[in-house]
Amino acid sequence: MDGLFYIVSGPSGAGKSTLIKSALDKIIGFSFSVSYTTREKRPGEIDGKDYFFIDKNTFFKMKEDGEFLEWAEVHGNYYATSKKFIEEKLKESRGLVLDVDVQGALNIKKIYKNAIYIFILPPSNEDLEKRLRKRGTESQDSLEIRLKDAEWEISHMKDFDYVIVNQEVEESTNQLISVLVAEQLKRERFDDKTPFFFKKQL
Ligand SMILES: Nc1nc2c(ncn2[C@@H]2O[C@H](COP(=O)(O)OP(=O)(O)O)[C@@H](O)[C@H]2O)c(=O)[nH]1
Ligand SMILES: Nc1ncnc2c1ncn2[C@@H]1O[C@H](COP(=O)(O)OP(=O)(O)O)[C@@H](O)[C@H]1O
Repeated sequence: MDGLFYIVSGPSGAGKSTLIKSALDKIIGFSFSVSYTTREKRPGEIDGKDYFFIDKNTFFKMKEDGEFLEWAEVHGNYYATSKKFIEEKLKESRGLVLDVDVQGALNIKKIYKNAIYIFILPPSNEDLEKRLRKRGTESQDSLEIRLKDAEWEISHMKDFDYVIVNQEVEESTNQLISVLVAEQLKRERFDDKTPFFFKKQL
């Protein structure tokens, strides 16, 4: 049986990468879906682990060749999810977690109706701005684009199955783990792994 597909979305700076990394470090059997992007690599990021960093020509060639499940221009850079990567990973893991912008999540929802959609919400606009500034990865322009995009993104929170308000990293990580694991248990309750006596009672 293929693994479950979890789509984690929300505004830039809400804490998606932080919470996904921290949750996946603590549980086994889940993998991270590595996207393709044309944006510059940030210090500390690893090609093939955080993203596959490619140039625009390669991106558009792959797009023309139909290699992407979805793609989007987000805050001025291009991002895409590879069909092949997703299909292979879903076969080999219990769960695959994708970090995607809100338009991407809504597009994926049209295709993967059984995926689990999780929205990461910052506690307030002020916190969002503070976190983006503190991360120190954005110019003033790119920070303003992200804050402006956040309004539209938050207006789509209702389209998600779960909303995690990222007040405090440890608590939000635990909430994310709870969602990942609870959905897994729900899915696996009639699996061959379920002990026989238990299945009989059900
Ligand atoms: N549509 C789409 N968005 C993606 C994909 N991968 C990452 N993103 C989103 O692109 C946005 C920008 O990501 P990033 O450059 O890492 O910047 P950050 O959001 O400021 O950390 C985020 O909202 C990501 O969720 C993808 O494969 N497809
Ligand atoms: N709960 C939190 N409290 C304070 N800072 C946070 C919290 N979660 C994340 N951060 C910080 O906010 C910044 C944005 O988080 P990040 O995970 O990069 O967001 P996203 O992936 O959604 O763009 C990072 O510098 C991160 O360390």
